[in-house]
Amino acid sequence: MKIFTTEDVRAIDRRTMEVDGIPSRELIKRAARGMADEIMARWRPTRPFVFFAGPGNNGADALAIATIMMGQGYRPTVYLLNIGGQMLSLDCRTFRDEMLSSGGQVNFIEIKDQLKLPELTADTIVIDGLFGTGLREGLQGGFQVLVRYINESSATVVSIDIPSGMTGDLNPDAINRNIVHADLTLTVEFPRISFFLRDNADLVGEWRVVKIGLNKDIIKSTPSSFHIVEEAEVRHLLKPRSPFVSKADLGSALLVTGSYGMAGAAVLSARGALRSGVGKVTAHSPLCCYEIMQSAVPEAMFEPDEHKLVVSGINPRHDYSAIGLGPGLGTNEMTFSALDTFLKVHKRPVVIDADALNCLAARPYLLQDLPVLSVLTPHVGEFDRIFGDQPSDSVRLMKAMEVAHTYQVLILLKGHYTALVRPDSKVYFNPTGTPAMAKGGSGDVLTGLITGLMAQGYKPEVSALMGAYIHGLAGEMAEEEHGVYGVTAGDIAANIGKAIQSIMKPKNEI
Ligand SMILES: NC(=O)C1=CN([C@@H]2O[C@H](COP(=O)(O)OP(=O)(O)OC[C@H]3O[C@@H](n4cnc5c(N)ncnc54)[C@H](O)[C@@H]3O)[C@@H](O)[C@H]2O)[C@@H](O)CC1
Ligand SMILES: [K+]
Repeated sequence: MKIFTTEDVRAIDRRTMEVDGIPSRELIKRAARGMADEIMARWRPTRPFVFFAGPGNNGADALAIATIMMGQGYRPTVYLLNIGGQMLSLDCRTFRDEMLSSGGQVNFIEIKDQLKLPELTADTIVIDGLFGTGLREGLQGGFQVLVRYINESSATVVSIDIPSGMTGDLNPDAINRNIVHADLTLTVEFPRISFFLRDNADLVGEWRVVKIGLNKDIIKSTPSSFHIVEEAEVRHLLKPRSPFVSKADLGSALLVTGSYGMAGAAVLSARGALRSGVGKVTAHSPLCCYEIMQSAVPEAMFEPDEHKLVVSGINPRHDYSAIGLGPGLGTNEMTFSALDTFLKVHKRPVVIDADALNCLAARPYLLQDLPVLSVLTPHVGEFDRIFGDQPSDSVRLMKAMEVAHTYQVLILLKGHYTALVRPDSKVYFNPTGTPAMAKGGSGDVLTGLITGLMAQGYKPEVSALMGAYIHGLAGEMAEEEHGVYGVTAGDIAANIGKAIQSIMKPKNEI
């Protein structure tokens, strides 16, 4: 599913009104209906509600919501910003008047004076309809004072469309103190790009999308660089199995992995690969991993390195259909030199994780040698070690878009919403996963899984996208069995097969 920049959302709004002949106030009514339902489903009329409405259509949304709730027995207190001489938008005036004629009362906050602000208690539900997509720059002066007052209160805060002061886009300059910190954000039609960045998690809180029926053809024809991966998309990509298939048709994956004390990474990456559906899995590891691998994952073959404790040379003995490098390799100079030599001669896309990423950080000239369309799977720390410290998630994602293009590689930036960044600068946010997966070894499983998918002939960008989705879903399934504290990386690997099956054959399908 595509998601859009603020500018695009505004354009889709505008074009829907033109093409479908829907007046702006009708769209606001639809938004208000959906949002009022969400709010009333959560809180009873006995709770004190304080609405802050701004001068634009975000304020109009808030006023329309308050009017609907009044009709259902709620008694909201409504404050409208009175910005010296500045006009309210036409819709803001319309919904203010509608509220007044329904018997409501509007209080004013003079933003230029010493602010007189209402008491907000722990019981209060604040509805933040100050600013939405019409915000031009960061909030200042009296607006800042109001926002900080809301943030410092112990009230529960619901933001309309986006937390006031925030943009929906990648925004390197955002100052969080000047943005409302919402517990719940009710956003119109699409989640915004900024919702998928960890930095903004405390600003957005839980988010829900309220549909207002924007024109589907206009949405379809509006290009976007940003997407959320959906299950139907992954289902469509997964190839069905022919009854006549043999293991020779299903590829052969090589994992360069493990060192003394980190044989577990070799085990876990091999398990991830084995559950991917690949025909054969081989581990290239130092001799010290031999017995461990043969007993822990007997299904995988073992290609011993000449060195006992670390990988010292990567000369694959067979023509493997995909190679993944990194889990548990350690940072020994011998291993880095082996990776260095290998990356200079190997020309097919590879998967690069963990210590292979650390090798890129130590020897940045290797970035130029990476096979085109290789998949790099860094978490935030690994990314910054290679590409320099990034001040925020917005800047990091922008940097990932830049380097994916420069080096023509795929970057799978791991986090709560893992982002796949492609060389064409398209970004795919992955929605699956759970905090239960924040464990050592889960990345090793992902590397094995992606390598296994690539070995079966899935393109690198497809393998990375499907791998992240399946891995997250397997983690969710593991959490059902073991709980958020108890999941291990091995549990994630063990659930990969079930996750793939549930994507291919959803329960509600006959
Ligand atoms: N058709 C529509 O117009 C729809 C509008 N919707 C709502 O309307 C919102 C957008 O409405 P608007 O375009 O009126 O914009 P906003 O209501 O977000 O803000 C516009 C107002 O804020 C002022 N402003 C902008 N930046 C400021 C700053 N830094 N400091 C102080 N004042 C500032 C502007 O002068 C203007 O008065 C959406 O976020 C959404 O909530 C939705 O209900 C869907 C349909
Ligand atoms: K808002």
